[in-house]
Amino acid sequence: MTAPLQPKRGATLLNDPVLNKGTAFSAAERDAFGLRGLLPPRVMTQDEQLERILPGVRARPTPIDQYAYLVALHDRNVTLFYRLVMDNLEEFLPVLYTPTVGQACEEFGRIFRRSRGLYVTSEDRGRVRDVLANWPHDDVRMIVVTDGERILGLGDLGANGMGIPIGKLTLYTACAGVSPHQCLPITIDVGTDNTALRESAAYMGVRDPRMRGEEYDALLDEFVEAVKERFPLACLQFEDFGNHNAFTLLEKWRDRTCTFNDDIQGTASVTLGGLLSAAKLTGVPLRDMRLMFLGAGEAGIGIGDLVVQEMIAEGLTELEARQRCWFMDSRGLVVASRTDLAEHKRRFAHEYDAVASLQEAVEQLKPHALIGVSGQPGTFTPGVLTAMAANHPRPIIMALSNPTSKAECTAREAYSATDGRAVFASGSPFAPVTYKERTHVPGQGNNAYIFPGVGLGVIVSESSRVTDEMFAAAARTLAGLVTPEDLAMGRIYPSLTRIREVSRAIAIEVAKIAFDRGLARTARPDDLAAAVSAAMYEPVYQSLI
Ligand SMILES: O=C([O-])CC(=O)C(=O)O
Ligand SMILES: [Mg+2]
Repeated sequence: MTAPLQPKRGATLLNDPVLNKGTAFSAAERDAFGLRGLLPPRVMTQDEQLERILPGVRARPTPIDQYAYLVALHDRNVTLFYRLVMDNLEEFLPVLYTPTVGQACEEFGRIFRRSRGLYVTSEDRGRVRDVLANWPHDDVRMIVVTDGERILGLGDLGANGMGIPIGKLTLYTACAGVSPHQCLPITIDVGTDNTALRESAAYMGVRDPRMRGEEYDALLDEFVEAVKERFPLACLQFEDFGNHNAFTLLEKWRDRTCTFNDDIQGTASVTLGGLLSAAKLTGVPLRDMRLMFLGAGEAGIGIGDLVVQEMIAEGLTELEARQRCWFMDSRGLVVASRTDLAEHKRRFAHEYDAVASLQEAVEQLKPHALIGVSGQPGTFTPGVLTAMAANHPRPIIMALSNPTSKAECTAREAYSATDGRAVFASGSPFAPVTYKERTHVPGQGNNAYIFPGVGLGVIVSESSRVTDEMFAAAARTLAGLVTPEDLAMGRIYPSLTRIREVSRAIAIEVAKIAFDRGLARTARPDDLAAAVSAAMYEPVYQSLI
């Protein structure tokens, strides 16, 4: 037997959140590593630790207090943190992710204790690779990066946006089993145009207005190149960038490195998955649906593009498919005669008269599905919802803006304005609604069903690219896992309790595509499903001796 490769001892070992087991260090480990006396005497199992801790978390008075408690647990014992979260996903996803993560970003300065992730700033031009060199782990496989300009539907939160990459990567581990040490959250802090935040005492970011234009582009180029060099196998996920930069960066890099934009492509995939399973409820296949989007930004256009691809796969021409997708933005219906349209909207601008209000547009165009990606709460008014219900027996209503406070309507509003006929889903969770003695369970149409599995598939295959074909496959896989029982409750997504199974199934399909298309940088395993399972992290303590 060789001696254990475990150099840390005593208090240093207890202070390492990855190695620390707290009271679960065995008697032998306590002897071997100088822990005797440094811990309460009783050796506890992980289950006993959970039993001790859970009531404490649940007793926190508000979700944001629970968030802070869980962050503190993560800071001292990563394994126990993931055990607790993974065993209670439905309960803690809304705390670590939307909606509470939005509040955590807004209050980042108050909650902050121990720093996590990397900050690259406008001051780092010319030395980004030195910043990346400081990261202590070399085998990074999943990076989530934000510049904080459009955090959920909350707008510009500058460096406080770091809560989002941290939250997303927590889901990579909890939902798909990507190892925590392979995950790296990054914030590119180029200042913020949120002046109130910038001038507040608690703000920890760069106190300048946002850097834009050529300087910004040069910093981002340097950043992506430095990532490729330092972490050659990593997948780079762009998250919560402003519209212009999100589209530009995706176009620039999608064919040159392993990257995707979650707000464009992940949201597209989860929405397509929802529409495919909604088709089973309404009896109208996707190719026959007319879709109305409120909001023509990253999410809206991303969904439109993926839906068009899928409609083509179902037999339509590209022109026919585009004609089925209609967009409203803040200035009205997106039509060809408008001269104010950003590039990404033009491919969906149809020959049609100007229409100013959503309700009028719904009355005239009679969409089967109404998709809210506007960040504007309350915009699915009772009038809009009633108009949807007048045209179709089962109108599809998706209020996808996050967090909950930005949803275009609530679940109850959707069910009550449509006499319980709506097929409703939302980006952030809503509790079941009982309307006229029937309980409806809303589905959560959140990209959390997609990105963890896609990332795992990319990691296992060491894919060099993330492709739209992968997101289409992820959507079909997701829809395929929705059960008749889910549909009977009105839910067009599988239960969140099955998210590991969902992520695993998506990972297998994504990896298959990587191998089939020659994108993989590793040998194809004989049993791909087994390889994916074997790659999934389990939060169990490893014996140190
Ligand atoms: O984070 C979420 O819940 C979904 C998402 O990407 C966004 O809203 O920007
Ligand atoms: Mg996002």
